[in-house]
Amino acid sequence: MGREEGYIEFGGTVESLVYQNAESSYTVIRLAKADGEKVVVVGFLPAAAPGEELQVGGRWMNHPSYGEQFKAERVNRSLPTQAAGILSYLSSGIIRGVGPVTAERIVGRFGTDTFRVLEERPEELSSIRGITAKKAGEIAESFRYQTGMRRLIEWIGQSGLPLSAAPKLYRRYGTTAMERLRENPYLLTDEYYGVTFAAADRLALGMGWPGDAPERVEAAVRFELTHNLNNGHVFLPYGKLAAATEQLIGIDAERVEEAIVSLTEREEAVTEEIAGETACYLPGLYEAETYVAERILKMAGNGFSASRKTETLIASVEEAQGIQYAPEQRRAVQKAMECRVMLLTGGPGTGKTTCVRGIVALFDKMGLKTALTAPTGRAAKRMGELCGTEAQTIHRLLGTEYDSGTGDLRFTRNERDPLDADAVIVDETSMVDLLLMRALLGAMGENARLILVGDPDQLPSVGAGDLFSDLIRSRQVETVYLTEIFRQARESAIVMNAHAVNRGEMPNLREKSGDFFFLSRPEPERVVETILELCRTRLPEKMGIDPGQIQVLTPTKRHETGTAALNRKLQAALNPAKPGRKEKIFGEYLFREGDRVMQIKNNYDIIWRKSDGSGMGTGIFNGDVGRIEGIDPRSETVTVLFDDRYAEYSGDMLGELEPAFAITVHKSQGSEYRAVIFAAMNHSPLLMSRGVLYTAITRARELLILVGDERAIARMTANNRQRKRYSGLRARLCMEGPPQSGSDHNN
Ligand SMILES: Nc1ncnc2c1ncn2[C@@H]1O[C@H](COP(=O)(O)OP(=O)(O)OP(=O)(O)O)[C@@H](O)[C@H]1O
Repeated sequence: MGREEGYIEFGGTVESLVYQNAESSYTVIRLAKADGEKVVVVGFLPAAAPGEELQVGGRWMNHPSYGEQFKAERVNRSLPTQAAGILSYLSSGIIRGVGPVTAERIVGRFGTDTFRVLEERPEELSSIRGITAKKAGEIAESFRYQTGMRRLIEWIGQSGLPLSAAPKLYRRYGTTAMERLRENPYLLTDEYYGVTFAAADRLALGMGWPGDAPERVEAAVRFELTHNLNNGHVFLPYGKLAAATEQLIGIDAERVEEAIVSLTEREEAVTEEIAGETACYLPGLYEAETYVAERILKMAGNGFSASRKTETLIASVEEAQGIQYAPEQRRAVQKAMECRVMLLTGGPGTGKTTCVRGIVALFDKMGLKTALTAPTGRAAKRMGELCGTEAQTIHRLLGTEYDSGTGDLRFTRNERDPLDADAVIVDETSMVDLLLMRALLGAMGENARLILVGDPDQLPSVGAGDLFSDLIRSRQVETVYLTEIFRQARESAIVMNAHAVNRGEMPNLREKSGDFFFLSRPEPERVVETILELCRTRLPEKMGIDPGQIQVLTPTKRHETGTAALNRKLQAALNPAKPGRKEKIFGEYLFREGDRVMQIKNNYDIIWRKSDGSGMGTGIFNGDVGRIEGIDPRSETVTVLFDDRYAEYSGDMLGELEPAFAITVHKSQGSEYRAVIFAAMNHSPLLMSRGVLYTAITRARELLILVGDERAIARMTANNRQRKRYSGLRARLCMEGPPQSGSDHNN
């Protein structure tokens, strides 16, 4: 690792602990340097305690409120060697069961030999007044734990790896962590540790591991498989996986083949002929795909017979709703009574929600307990409001908890403890990925019904698979397509233009009234200028739309009209720097109080509190948008208000937040906004797709403004090509009996 400008090292003794975040181990300490100078050091220092001797390497930073602080990038830690230091270390409370009085007795008896006694001859502790044999054992155990953790951190720091990996390794492997890493440093390539493949590989090669070590090749194969989940693939064809691995670590095909074979033999990968490919899966995804296929087929083949009461029931629900169903809606409601699993699809304004309301009422009359759910918080909230009953996110419905041993997320509702629901209705199903559907089906009782509602023309889920489309295209599940656009909806140009785009026709860009506008700005600088003006003055002043209700969307992160550039400009325009408005720099972003921000990954254990003090809970999810309410420079925490929930981010968690004045269309999936402004400019062909334009348009509730180049809109409308996702679900649903070699072709 290079030692860039400003990097220095020095040593000292920990004088006191100013702050420590229990979860992330982000720590602020006061350090007494050898020359007597006292300095403030910040960094990852799990279980730091007074008396400890540190050798730190890093840089001086100037903190806006606290002045100079030393940010430690590397830390060498050693236990104190002098009796006074040992006493202050033990008195700090770091060892469970040892307070200042006991510490004094122990150090009084064993002096500089104390640590050796704690580690090697803990039974001698019981000769001290107040320490029973049992307590001596506990003290030794706690000491061993602390020492192990410290050694691990030291080793991680010396290896140039991020120190934040240490608590995670310790959580998973305890005192054996270092041993395990020495045996196989490629353990670190597990995504959980946040260590890049390249860093782990560098470490291993530096330790003398040969380039063709099976552990290395296997880790590279696993990395490629995992990495490709992020592109939505459920499996990778053998040829592609082998080629990618060969390229990643510069190794020949034979070694890669051996690695795939041994991973398969050890059941750490699954290889199977499906959808015309030799498909390589990670075991979890293989299990999910086969489970979903099996469960869905079983449900699809196990409906209920039509009842004579159906007509009367539907009529009573129509009366209660005060409408008359269109024929296809009637069919949907009827099929919901007869099928164990059903798909309900349609574009905007085709009456999906109206049907769902009817189905809920009907199930109610039939005495069925129904759970309404959606993949995002926003979608669930909207579903609940429109249906007049409680709806929750799938994650909340299934209950999440961390396995403290493995650090993995678990759902508390599963086969052993299924949901107490006779029917589950999912909205925005196009956003549900394969693993989430696996979890949901696993938590549904044998006899429960499932209704999946959505618009398959929206962009597919972020996670792996093309679940909703695969289910529809398999034709193995009863599907009701709603196509009629209702009168009220027909009055909306947003709805009509969305349907036009979906058919591959240009939206009407000439209309100068209504809820859909096009402002022609062929140059990017003018696009930006216009967007700023719309957000700052035109929409708030002329249409009474608060900037907080406007969402700027763009297909891309980069370029002049991408999220990065737009966010900087929108921040300066809508939430400029002001005395008293605190700021914090993190990576490439400057966060400021009042900023609109988005959570960019699922965080299941971040704690939130209701703003009215009525309760608390955990979990802020990918795509949730909030506002920075406070920045505390002392603790380096940032408080964000998400709707009515406050969540606090410690310094190291800020990587989970991004500015959100402007967001990509992909990130906007499942959300709706009062007003949407879409920057329509030419970008890379992958982003210029009909799905992106269609999704952007359908995010707007009252007002949509396209700002940009008409040619870009034409290009997007015409481009119906979708990126292929490797998934075997459709093939599995279509075949009978166990998979056979080359049995089916997807697409
Ligand atoms: N059978 C019906 N008769 C009259 N109006 C209807 C009927 N069904 C739906 N509508 C009306 O059509 C409009 C669109 O319906 P709804 O909100 O159910 O559609 P949707 O498919 O859920 O739309 P979106 O996806 O845009 O939310 C609503 O104003 C609704 O009241």
